[in-house]
Amino acid sequence: MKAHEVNFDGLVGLTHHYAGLSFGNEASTKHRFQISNPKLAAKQGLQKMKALADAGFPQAVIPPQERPNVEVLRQLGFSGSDEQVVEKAGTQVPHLLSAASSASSMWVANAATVAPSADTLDGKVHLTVANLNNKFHRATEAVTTERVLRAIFNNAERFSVHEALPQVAMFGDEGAANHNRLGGHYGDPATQLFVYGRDESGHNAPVRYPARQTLAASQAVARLNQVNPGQVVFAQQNPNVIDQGVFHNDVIAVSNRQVLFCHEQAFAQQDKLLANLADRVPGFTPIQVPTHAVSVQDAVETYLFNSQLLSRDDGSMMLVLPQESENHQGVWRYLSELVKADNPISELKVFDLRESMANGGGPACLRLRVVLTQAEMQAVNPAVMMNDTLFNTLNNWVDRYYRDQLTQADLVDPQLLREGREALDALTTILQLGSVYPFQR
Ligand SMILES: N=C(N)NCCC[C@H](NC(=O)CCC(=O)O)C(=O)O
Repeated sequence: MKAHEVNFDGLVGLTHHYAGLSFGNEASTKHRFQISNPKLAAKQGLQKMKALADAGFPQAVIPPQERPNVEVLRQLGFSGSDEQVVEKAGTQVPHLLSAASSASSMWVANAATVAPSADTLDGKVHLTVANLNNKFHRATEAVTTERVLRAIFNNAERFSVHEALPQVAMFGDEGAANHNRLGGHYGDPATQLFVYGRDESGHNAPVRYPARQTLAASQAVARLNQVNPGQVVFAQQNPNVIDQGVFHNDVIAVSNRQVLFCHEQAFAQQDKLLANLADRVPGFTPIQVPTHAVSVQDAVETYLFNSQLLSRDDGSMMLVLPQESENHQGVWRYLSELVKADNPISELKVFDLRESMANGGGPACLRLRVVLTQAEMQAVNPAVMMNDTLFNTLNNWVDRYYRDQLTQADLVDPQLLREGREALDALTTILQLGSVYPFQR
């Protein structure tokens, strides 16, 4: 069956700020307490969506979550009116208000793991929400993520949305950021490669930074998504690169159709994995970047692999990169040679995503890939599909509600809470989502 890849991008929320919440994500640590610009962040994301939609790549949008998350602050013992809860948390334990205010749901590559209908036993598209339990500020996303995905994929005949795995370390799950799909045309059955950082034995785990994804979680997601067991491969990420700041597999590898573009140090037992994939994937084309051309450190700093690899109808591919990759001489030299060499990647497209990048989120983090047949595409809530009208509406919405400067100290302002709710209320009307946010229920 013919199918297309639709990229669903996360829209940056009104409380986007830099709080150093993600130990193991070096950009997050480095930019802690710097001044952010939520308005610019949202516009940078919208620019990417619009440019890719204009270039003919189907594009949709996923809304931000309600922040600050008053419910979770109440769960932690702060009481009173919503404004008082925020004020008490902000003055007594500012880092908890930061965590409850993080706009981290923008990185929707971590929202869920998706299995296209061509790969599933019941012929439906499956989405399992990620529990993100390695980081407190991210673990609180799952409940609303599920509501939002149900409002977007709101047709039970075509789509099956699963709640997140149990919220314990044993089932740490970070969604599509640790998942690749390799095969021929999008509508053909393909091999799903689940990448984990640690297994139950703890053997060969990273020592400096946490491994967020477990093998047990990946196995559970494959089961929930009803992926044909013959099409599943589990592989361990190289623990040494996790210790160098590669906190998700999509910081060191990206796949599209038959191509796997990755660093030569991306996986544990990489040769064995590539041989296995070569047996399974017709025309398998690994492109491994050697350390002498690009070090792991340069890959982490420039997010060269956190790129989107997008297919054109003629089979050629475009690599969508962050500005940081172009600014780095060695990385750009490598990429300039890559597009001239004999492989499907024929064009580089660069975006300024600096506001998201400073928290460790590149082009690939900002999008969730969903392969859909024509009939499935028609079953998606049409109001989230990007086009000129939606782009203009969302830009005006951002202009109206977003601030152009935010620090941790600003989070305690009760006006921010009110602005956020007013804005999200308007957004649910624009995107026809119904009541997905706690303040609407
Ligand atoms: N690679 C992918 N797919 N996603 C990137 C997620 C970045 C996110 N950063 C943060 O959550 C930083 C928030 C802060 O420090 O304020 C994270 O570490 O989970």
